[in-house]
Amino acid sequence: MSTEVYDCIVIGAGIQGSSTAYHLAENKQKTLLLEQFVLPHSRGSSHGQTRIIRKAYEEDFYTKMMHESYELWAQLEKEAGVQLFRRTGLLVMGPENEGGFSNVKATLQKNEVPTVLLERKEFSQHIPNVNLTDGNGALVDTTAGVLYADRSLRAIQGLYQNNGGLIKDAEKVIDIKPGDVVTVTTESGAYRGKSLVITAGPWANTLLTRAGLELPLKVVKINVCYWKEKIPGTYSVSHRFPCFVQYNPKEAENVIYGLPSNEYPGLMKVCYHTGSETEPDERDKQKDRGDIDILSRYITRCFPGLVPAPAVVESCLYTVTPDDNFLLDCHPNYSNIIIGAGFSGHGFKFGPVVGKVLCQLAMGQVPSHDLSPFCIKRFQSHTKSAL
Ligand SMILES: Cc1cc2nc3c(=O)[nH]c(=O)nc-3n(C[C@H](O)[C@H](O)[C@H](O)COP(=O)(O)OP(=O)(O)OC[C@H]3O[C@@H](n4cnc5c(N)ncnc54)[C@H](O)[C@@H]3O)c2cc1C
Ligand SMILES: O=C(O)[C@@H]1CCCCN1
Repeated sequence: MSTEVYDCIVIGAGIQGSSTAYHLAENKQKTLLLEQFVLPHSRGSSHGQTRIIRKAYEEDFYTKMMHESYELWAQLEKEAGVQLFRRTGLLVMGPENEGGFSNVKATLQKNEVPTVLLERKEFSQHIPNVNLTDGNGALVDTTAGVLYADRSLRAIQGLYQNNGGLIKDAEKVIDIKPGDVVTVTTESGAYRGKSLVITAGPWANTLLTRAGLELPLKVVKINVCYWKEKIPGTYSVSHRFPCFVQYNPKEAENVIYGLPSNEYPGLMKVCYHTGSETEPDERDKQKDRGDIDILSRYITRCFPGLVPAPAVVESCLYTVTPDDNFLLDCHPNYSNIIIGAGFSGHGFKFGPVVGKVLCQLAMGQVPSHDLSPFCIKRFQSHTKSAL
């Protein structure tokens, strides 16, 4: 084992670990970022071309965090000199006076987010080729858009390295020994750090059991479906078609969402926000396509300009908590072990701000956002701690 002691070791080079490492290096912390696979890879949650960024949330605390996240994304774009964000707006649809739609509307108004409310009679003039369901309301969060995911990850890792940060990929962590100085063992070496951040995505529990903790996290596989436009360009980013979220679709219990055709011209991404449980190392053994049936029926009814059978299906994993809120906290027994997990299929847009607060926790500082919605103890009855 090297005698070197890092200020911080970060496990997992997805968006959350890479952003945390970036903030640590910016704060002059000697940092080591360990990744089990050769980078870049497509096995976790952060790969792929695009993600939605939005302020439209049901909960106030997310909308508030997004104010800062937008600023940090803009700063990253400037520093890296590449486009990471494209503004498109986000169309939100759902039953007018209930549930998700009315909660989002209230949060946007309360937080003075620039929003356009669409009346039914003017809907098709603003959003052609979409059938608004009877009884549904519609609004547009005009701040929203698309993040270029793979490109963002590469940019953040590059900036981290430019700030003196070290990445070691193809180094799977197999053991963690807590202490004032934490020892992390990989398949090819051992490293020591004054603090440790665990941002292991779908593998969080596999690793946390090494630090005596098991959290109520469920890993699900999402079929990332792209649907062909009958007339190319109908729903394209260049025709100013927005991203969308549909609450309470008739076909399903959970949200359906989509992004305008962009990364694969002529293909629009539309996905279901629920998948079937899987082992992260056996993702493609999970072949459930129930979500695709739901999407086909929804598309037939509401997006008549798409062919209702997916042209391309990619895969991605969610790591879901019981309440769909993130876990951002210190280990209950070791204050120098920090955990960022359970991003529940909506964490990418928060990457820079999650990285900032995890960095603050690792440096023993008071985090600049209220992290009480994200604490471990809300799951006390489900949490197994062996230490
Ligand atoms: C289909 C899909 C659509 C989504 N859409 C959106 C969206 O529109 N907007 C949005 O904001 N978010 C979205 N998300 C969610 C977002 O992408 C995730 O919340 C985010 O990528 C989680 O990042 P992470 O760093 O926690 O996990 P990961 O990206 O999985 O990173 C964890 C890393 O840890 C590594 N690791 C694990 N164990 C070890 C070990 N033992 N040793 C070393 N390394 C290890 C893994 O290999 C991996 O690289 C979506 C996710 C999916 C799957
Ligand atoms: O985070 C997002 O914005 C997307 C769309 C909504 C469901 C979760 N994933």
